[in-house]
Amino acid sequence: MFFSGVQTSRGELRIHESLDDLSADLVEYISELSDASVKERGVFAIALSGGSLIGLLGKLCEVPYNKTIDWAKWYVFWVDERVVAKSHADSNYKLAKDGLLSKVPLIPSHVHSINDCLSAEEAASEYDFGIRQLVKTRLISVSDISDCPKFDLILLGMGPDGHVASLFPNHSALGVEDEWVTFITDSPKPPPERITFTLPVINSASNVAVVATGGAKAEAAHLAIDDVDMGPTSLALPARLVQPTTGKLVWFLDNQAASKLDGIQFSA
Ligand SMILES: O=C1O[C@H](COP(=O)(O)O)[C@@H](O)[C@H](O)[C@H]1O
Repeated sequence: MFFSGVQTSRGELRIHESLDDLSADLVEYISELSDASVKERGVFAIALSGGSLIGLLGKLCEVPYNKTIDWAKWYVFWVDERVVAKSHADSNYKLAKDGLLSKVPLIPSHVHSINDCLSAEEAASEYDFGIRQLVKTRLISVSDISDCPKFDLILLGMGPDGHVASLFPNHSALGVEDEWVTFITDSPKPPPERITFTLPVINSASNVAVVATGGAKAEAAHLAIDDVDMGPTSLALPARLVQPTTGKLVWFLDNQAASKLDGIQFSA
């Protein structure tokens, strides 16, 4: 690891030399949070993103994690989903199922995927309602300062444009505060119709990890993490709006994604 546990005003930075190192650190981090949450609350409510992040979770299916993690206590949700069939190559559910969920002993009823038989609007509303029921029973905790769900861990990827979940630069979905799950029909990245957690939900989590790899994300990482004047708002860079209110934010970057961070220099 190049940089471990560096604290910044934008959270903790963990920068790795290789994807293998990053993946090893990420799965250990998830395993530790799972253990702590199961010990404290009896369950672990984790929300997954899609994209390149999922490929970095493969070690969770291997020794020791396939045996040591208390998989029966996991409750799995999606931070965002594309409005396609669950069998479609673009489905975030399919990606996670093929790469992780089908390879570990999760309880099927604990996997809360988004309904793929509904319109984007209907599916967002149904998912929002389902989460509200689980907050009532405290299977998902509740924020201390609002009525928002407090997921034990939200895992985010970040696009080269700085989008997180399906919250894209300058999109009106960034301003949604009265709903937990919203929808968009004009995603700049295909497919156009998507469902996404809103910023209040992301920022109410106990732990948020943003995972970004590759040089194409270096500028976005710089703008999201460094002390940069973004003008009157940060709506142009959704990742900068990830600011857990009381929770902990950790950035997992490889050296390429971190290559434009202020004050960090790598040898060739
Ligand atoms: O479209 C999406 O993109 C982001 C980032 O994906 P990546 O492949 O660039 O890592 C992802 O986090 C999100 O879940 C997904 O729907």
